[in-house]
Amino acid sequence: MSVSVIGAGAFGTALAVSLASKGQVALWGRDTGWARERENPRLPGVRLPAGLQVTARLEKIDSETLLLALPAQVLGGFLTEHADWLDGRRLVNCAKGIDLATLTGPSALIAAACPKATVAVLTGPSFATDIARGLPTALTLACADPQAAEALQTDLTTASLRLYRTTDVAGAELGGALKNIIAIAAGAAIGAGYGDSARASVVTRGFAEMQRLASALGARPETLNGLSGLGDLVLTCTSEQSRNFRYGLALGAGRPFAQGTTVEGAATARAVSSLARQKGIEMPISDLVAGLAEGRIAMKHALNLLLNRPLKEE
Ligand SMILES: NC(=O)C1=CN([C@@H]2O[C@H](COP(=O)(O)OP(=O)(O)OC[C@H]3O[C@@H](n4cnc5c(N)ncnc54)[C@H](O)[C@@H]3O)[C@@H](O)[C@H]2O)C=CC1
Ligand SMILES: O=C(CO)COP(=O)(O)O
Repeated sequence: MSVSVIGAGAFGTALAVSLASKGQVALWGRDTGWARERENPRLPGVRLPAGLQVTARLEKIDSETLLLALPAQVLGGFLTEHADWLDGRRLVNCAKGIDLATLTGPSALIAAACPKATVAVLTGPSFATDIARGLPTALTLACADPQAAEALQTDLTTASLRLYRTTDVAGAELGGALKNIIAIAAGAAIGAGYGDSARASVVTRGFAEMQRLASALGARPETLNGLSGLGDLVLTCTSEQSRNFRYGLALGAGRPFAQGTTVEGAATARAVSSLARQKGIEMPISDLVAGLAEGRIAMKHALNLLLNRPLKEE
């Protein structure tokens, strides 16, 4: 098998289902008891195709290309444990977040742990269920090495999954990580009953924050305007399929939210708040989301914190 997927959550499983339309694919997960039923409970209603083998044994996987589809905050631990086994391969990060422990993105974590690996990023607007059902989806494949980018683009494109490529790894990865924070804020605005106009302001000013931080971290501006930035921001701030948006809805409405759900934007907001302070960049929406997620700020004070800031040029 030339491609395998590491991480059998909703996204890893969906990518494996899509790739299995082109050939044999292995999917590694730490809990794979569900695979006997050929259906992942995180992707209800999606039958696993025959060409997809699920395994809990990493040593059974020998692919040159691995898609790493683990949540951003657990990736560091996984890399530490398995760096020797991973190193030297083509490693494609599929997580959307910033590591709280190091304040770096997943691709930098991978490069540090696996210096001989070719590191890439697969990101963009895509709900796992849409990909698994074969609905048309466009993503960004980023790799600093243009030849490797082209090879991965070809290998990972399927009949319903169209990949665009870029060499701007930082830009592509930051777009996917930062939009989750803004999706929480957009959800909170709707959950609190502030209305669609307020949401549009949050999305637009949130996009300005994303661009400010991404530029300071070396991203190209045009990358943020593409699928991995604006594209994913639009999707995640407008759909209740998004867990980040739903978490924001619950925060805004003062409702509890299901424990154990992967909500990357909460930890990423905390990481971004620290990063922005280090860089001297204003990121009021991200700071607010960090405060809400940590319980430092109550929702009833959130609006005043944004509206009472000094007036400024757009
Ligand atoms: N679900 C979606 O629609 C999309 C998800 N993503 C990204 O993919 C990443 C993964 O998200 P999902 O698959 O949706 O999450 P998920 O919550 O469905 O699955 C997470 C998986 O990680 C596994 N896991 C947790 N800790 C682990 C550890 N220490 N070692 C090994 N495995 C561990 C869990 O067993 C579970 O299978 C996130 O960064 C997310 O932003 C990206 C695009 C779409
Ligand atoms: O990244 C995603 C869509 O592109 C999935 O969003 P959530 O993690 O908010 O569900």
